[in-house]
Amino acid sequence: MANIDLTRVKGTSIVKPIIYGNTAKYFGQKRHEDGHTHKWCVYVRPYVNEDIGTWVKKVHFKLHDSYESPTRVVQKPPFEVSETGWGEFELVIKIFFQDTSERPVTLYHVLKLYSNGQDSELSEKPVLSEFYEEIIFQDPS
Ligand SMILES: O=C(Nc1ccc(C(=O)N2CC(c3nccs3)C2)s1)[C@@H]1CCCN1
Repeated sequence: MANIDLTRVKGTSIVKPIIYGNTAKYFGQKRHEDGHTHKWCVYVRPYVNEDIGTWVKKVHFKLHDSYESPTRVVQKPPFEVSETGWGEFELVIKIFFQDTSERPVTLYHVLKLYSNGQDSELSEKPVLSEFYEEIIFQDPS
C-alpha cells in the first residue's frame, strides 16, 4: 500500500500587490452652501489588472467623524469611496478577505487635496497620492 504524504507544504505564501490612496480635484472655487472645495476619491486597487473581488470580500473606509455615516462599507469592486470636502485628514482602510480565516488588513492613508501643502496655490490639476502594498497570505488554506 503506497504511503500518501499528507504533510502540508509549509512555507508557501501568496503575495497580492495592491495600490491604495486618493485622487482629488479642486472645484475651482469654494462651494457656498457647505464650504467644500474639492471632490476626492479614496480607493484600494489591484496592482495588476485582476478581479480583486475573487480574494477581497469587502473594504471599510473610515472617514472623519464629521462625515455622515463615516464608516463606508464597499461590498464589491471597485473598492472606492467618492466624496467632497475642504480639508485633509487620516482615513482608515480595512480590507476583509474572501478567505474568512485570514485576518483583515488595516491601512492608514492621509487624504491629499493640495499638491504643495495645505495652503498651497489651489490648482485645477488633479492631485494623486497613492501607495504600493503587498498583502501576504502565509500557508494559504
Ligand atoms: O481638514 C481637516 N479635517 C477635516 C475633517 C473633515 C473635513 C471635511 O472636509 N469635511 C467634513 C465634511 C462635512 N461637510 C459638512 C458637514 S461634514 C467635509 S476636513 C484637518 C484640520 C486641519 C488640517 N486638516
